[in-house]
This record gives sequence, C-alpha cells and structure tokens, in this order.
Amino acid sequence: MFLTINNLNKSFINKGSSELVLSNINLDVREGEFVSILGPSGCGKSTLLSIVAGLTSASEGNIELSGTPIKGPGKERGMVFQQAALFPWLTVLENVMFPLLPVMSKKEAAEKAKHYLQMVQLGSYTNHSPHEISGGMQQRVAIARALAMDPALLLMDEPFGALDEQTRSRLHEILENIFIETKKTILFVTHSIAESLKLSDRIVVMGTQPGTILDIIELDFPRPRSQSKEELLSYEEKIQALLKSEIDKVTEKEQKHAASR
Ligand SMILES: Nc1ncnc2c1ncn2[C@@H]1O[C@H](COP(=O)(O)OP(=O)(O)OP(=O)(O)O)[C@@H](O)[C@H]1O
Repeated sequence: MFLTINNLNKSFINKGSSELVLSNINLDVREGEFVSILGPSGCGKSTLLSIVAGLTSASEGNIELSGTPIKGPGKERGMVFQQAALFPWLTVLENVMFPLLPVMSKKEAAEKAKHYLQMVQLGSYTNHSPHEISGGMQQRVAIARALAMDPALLLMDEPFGALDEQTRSRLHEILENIFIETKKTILFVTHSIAESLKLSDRIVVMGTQPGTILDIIELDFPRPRSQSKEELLSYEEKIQALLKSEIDKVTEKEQKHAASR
C-alpha cells in the first residue's frame, strides 16, 4: 500500500484539558488514487492532512508512505492550502521556480516551472505579478508550484474553498486533467459533497466529536467525469444521510457554547 494510516489518534490540549480530535483513523490509499476527505467543520480533516504532511504529530498510531514512517515534512509530499500564499514581489514564474532553485540550475527551474504553468493553463501569465491575476489563477500558480517539486503525494486542503462557483468548476476540470496526465496520488480535503463526487475515486466521510471515519464510498466512474446530477443522486443522498446527524452535533455544540457565555 502507498499510504497507510493505522489506529491514528490525535488529541490537543485546549484550555488545560485534553480534547480527542481524531479517533481510531484507519485508511489505506493506493498509488495513483484520488481520495477526498469530507466532513463537517471541525471534524479534524485539516488535522489529518497536516499529520500526513508531517506538520503535526499524531498522538498515537502509525502513518507510512511507501513503507517509511512519516516523522516530519518531506519533499515527496506537496501541499496546497486554501490561500495560495504567493510571494507578492515575485512574478508568477518566479513563484513556481522558487522552491526549485536550491536543487537545480536557474535554467532548468524556469523550464520546469513553465511546463507546470502550462499544465494549469497559465502559460501566458508567467511575467504577471500575483496581484495582477485573479484568486482562481493564484490558486493555479500554487498548484503548479506544488507539482513542480514532483511530489509522490499531493495534499490539498480545501484548495478551492474560497473561490466562486464558476471558478471552482473550471478548476475541477483543470485538476482532473492534471490527475489524468500526472497520475499523482491526491489526498483532498473538502466540505463540498459535489466537489468530492466530481473528483474522487473514493470519498472518506468523517463524523465529528471526535473525528472518526463513518464510511468510505467508492466511485467507479470513468474519467474525464461527465456524470449527470441524476447519476450522482444516490451517492449524494447516502452522504447527506451520513452527515446529517454530524452537522446537528456541531450546531448543538455551538448553541450550547453561545448559551454559556
Ligand atoms: N493547533 C491546535 N490546537 C488546539 N486545537 C486544535 C488545533 N488545531 C485544530 N484544533 C482543533 O481540532 C479540531 C479539528 O480542527 P480541524 O481544523 O482539523 O477541523 P476541520 O474538519 O478541518 O475543520 P474546517 O472544515 O472548519 O476547516 C477543532 O476542534 C479545532 O479547534
């Protein structure tokens, strides 16, 4: 197995007491698979991704990538966040080249960066500054920057969460094409059912308080995907039913918290 997560638990100390955030997470991801992690706000999706990235440590359990335990960040794992976090004083091309410069010549870095900028359909924006392009384009630069490092595993934390519907839909197509072309393994955090249905081979549906895996749903549709709403309806209904009581739990907790203040 490519990525293995075994009996993972994670607790944080909040206001002096320990809070169990992830409980008994077990997940195997195959090489070349697109797996989404879907769940209500606060169920621990970002924490799980951050543990796989090696940015946060697990409290208990084993996580291995190609048989090697994950102990910290590594260049075989690339990360894309909700905010592109580009350097404003560098051009689009220079932003993508930046992480490559310590490991290759300037010429090679520029060629590689151009290749990935073309893949995200920004080949004609190389000399623009980040403030001269839209939020969706900035996110495409962030994706090109992560891909240019040629990671074995791409970790994406709600990368399209801050974008409008049309931009999101365009980026779904671009990401699907990248996935087909590069055959990268992708772990993708989202709270959008539609997004997970469009992109994933499998959807890991998480419950909350503490974060657990409720179900893993397999989507065996050919790519590029062009399923109609009707074809996806039974999956959508199943996920909605799984999430309903979890979302109620979040609302109830928030109401109790508000009443106690
Ligand atoms: N560094 C931290 N210290 C303490 N508690 C934390 C820390 N990071 C996350 N938490 C808590 O862990 C829980 C899960 O947070 P996380 O951000 O992983 O959830 P999420 O499912 O990604 O939420 P969202 O969809 O809203 O981004 C939350 O209750 C959060 O407050």
